[in-house]
Amino acid sequence: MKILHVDNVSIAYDQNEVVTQASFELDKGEIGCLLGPSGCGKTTLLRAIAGFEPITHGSIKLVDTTVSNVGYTMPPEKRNIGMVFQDFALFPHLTIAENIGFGIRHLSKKDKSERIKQLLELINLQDYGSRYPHELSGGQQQRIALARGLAPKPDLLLLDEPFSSMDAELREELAREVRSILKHENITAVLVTHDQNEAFAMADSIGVINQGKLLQWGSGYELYHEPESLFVADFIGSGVFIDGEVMEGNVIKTSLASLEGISPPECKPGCKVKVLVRPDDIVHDDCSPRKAKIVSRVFRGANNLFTLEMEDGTQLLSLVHSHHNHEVGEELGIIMEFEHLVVFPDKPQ
Ligand SMILES: Nc1ncnc2c1ncn2[C@@H]1O[C@H](COP(=O)(O)OP(=O)(O)OP(=O)(O)O)[C@@H](O)[C@H]1O
Repeated sequence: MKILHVDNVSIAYDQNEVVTQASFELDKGEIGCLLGPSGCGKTTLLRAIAGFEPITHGSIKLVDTTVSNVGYTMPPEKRNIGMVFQDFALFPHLTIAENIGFGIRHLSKKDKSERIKQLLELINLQDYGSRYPHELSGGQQQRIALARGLAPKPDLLLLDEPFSSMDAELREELAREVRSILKHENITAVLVTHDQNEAFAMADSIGVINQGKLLQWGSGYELYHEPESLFVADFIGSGVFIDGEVMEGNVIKTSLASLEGISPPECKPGCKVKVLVRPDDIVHDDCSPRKAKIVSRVFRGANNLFTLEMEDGTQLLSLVHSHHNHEVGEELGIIMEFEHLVVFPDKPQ
């Protein structure tokens, strides 16, 4: 069952269009994410879904009701939507239990306290109901904000950069935890973030936005392995582009090798193309006759990310298990393992 339909939505501030014809849908219980660089329009789209911004094109439907179209914006309080913000926005003078119960004041005392107890257990803070927000850590406060958003059982939960004030490690841990809480409650949610690790840790589907355009909507795997544009290929994960030329028979000639793969339909033999090379396409193998010089190394715990230089000056990245302790300046044996090629025409998109 579809819960959210965002259909060709455009949004403008004073004639200045900041979101252009964005479309995506979410099923019941699906977690979607709007991911993109600062200023790309993701918060504006989230605010339009919440009902804080009117739209200038298209429509937004929540369950079976059109909540926004051109000339009509159902007010936020009429939409059954919960929100969690980056600054938590907990009420400092209310206890944790009172904060969680704020949106369900209409329930009977018994139902309300049962729901609060259930949510405190769900976020694993069962003993904190009588405390005040300032007595809790940032991560605990954010879990309370989540419980408050979930309390009225909204059709849709919107999360705007909910972990941005936390350090990277806690952010990913909390993202995983919040995902399992949302899945437990079977809540449909939209997360806004500029952090792809957070998006990968939490979302089922991710939409990459740049300059107001939703360029691609798909799973983390699809965005990483099957990017449809240079921007998405560059923005998601790391990698380099190498120059290539399309040959007959699905072959692309590059300075590294002649590679087999499908080129975009508009790229006929003779066309210049860019081929994406991910760090996991370049595999370390001491026995390989192909060598590359290590020009830099970033230690990443389980792996090292090496920047390698080939004889002709082409630079590549390679992710190598960190027990292979090679130093900058050494020659590293490599083999190329492309599962499938990602190729773009060599022209600005
Ligand atoms: N109230 C407003 N009035 C006019 N322009 C605005 C307003 N809010 C945002 N903008 C502009 O709209 C564009 C999109 O902003 P938005 O906040 O949606 O981006 P964002 O992707 O969420 O960025 P960030 O990650 O930095 O929050 C930006 O160019 C911004 O300057």
